[in-house]
Amino acid sequence: MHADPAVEVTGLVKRYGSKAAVDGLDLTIARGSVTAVLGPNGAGKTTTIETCEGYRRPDAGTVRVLGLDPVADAAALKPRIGVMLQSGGVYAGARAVEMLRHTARLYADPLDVPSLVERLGLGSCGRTTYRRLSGGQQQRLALAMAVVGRPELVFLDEPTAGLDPQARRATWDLIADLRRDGVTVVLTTHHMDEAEHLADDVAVVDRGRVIAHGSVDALRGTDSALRFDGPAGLDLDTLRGLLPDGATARETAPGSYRVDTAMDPRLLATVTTWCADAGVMPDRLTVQRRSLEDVFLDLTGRELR
Ligand SMILES: Nc1ncnc2c1ncn2[C@@H]1O[C@H](COP(=O)(O)OP(=O)(O)OP(=O)(O)O)[C@@H](O)[C@H]1O
Repeated sequence: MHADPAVEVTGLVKRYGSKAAVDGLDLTIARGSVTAVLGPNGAGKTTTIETCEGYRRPDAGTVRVLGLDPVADAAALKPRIGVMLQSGGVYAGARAVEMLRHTARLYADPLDVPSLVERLGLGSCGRTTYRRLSGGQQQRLALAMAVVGRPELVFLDEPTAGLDPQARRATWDLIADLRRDGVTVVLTTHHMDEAEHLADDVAVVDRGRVIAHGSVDALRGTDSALRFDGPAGLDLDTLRGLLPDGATARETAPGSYRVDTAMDPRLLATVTTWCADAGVMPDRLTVQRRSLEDVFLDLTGRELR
């Protein structure tokens, strides 16, 4: 494993007019890892990724990708990275597989095009022009173009947005293979399950900054969230008195309750006994380990979407 990071972003600022889309963002990504950049619409994910790709110039801060400046060293960097943009970047009149073959020829040691086409289910669109492909096919082609040159590092902006479950699964498998081959993968997503399934590390971006970064496990912690529904306005103070230090009990919406703690069978019984004493039948009671969704809610007070 390489000691130098694959990506090092320090104090990145990018403004559009008076609005800072990225506002002092710091992010270090280890080589060989899969990192999911997660955040709500407009958080600054795409702007950050496009700056790393050299498509946008920072207004302040520094960006280093494989030790290089993405703008000044673009010629040296481009052959070493793969880029999948959220939209376009492809000549609409070109035939799909021809375009992929052409891209492969630009690299010294490309992947085998027919097997990549097969894996991503693009076999049926060989002679179809890009503009006539479905949205999902265009996306899979863009993914194929990003990886065909065997890059050291790939940036994938929402690689599975709008894909059907089968294509989504094929994309996940391809990303898992890249990771196995030691490729660094940086992807943006709105899907918690995608981040939880694929990523070694998650960087949570909100309002132009990274507000949490770590392994999925570390971010989720060991607490569980116990949820139940009941009558609105229950007095939770007596319940709080029965719970261990550090536990929280909240009414998250009228009639929806949530208890966060390192849950065990005895504590579960404590909660249900408290309900019984209050004459409350808890509805839809569940106990689940905290999800990334919960982590985001706790950090920002807002739902991710
Ligand atoms: N070219 C542009 N001109 C003006 N404003 C822009 C431009 N590109 C992005 N923005 C604004 O910058 C902010 C961050 O956008 P960005 O696309 O980076 O967010 P994002 O986290 O990728 O969002 P999404 O999940 O919706 O793709 C948004 O408020 C967006 O409207």
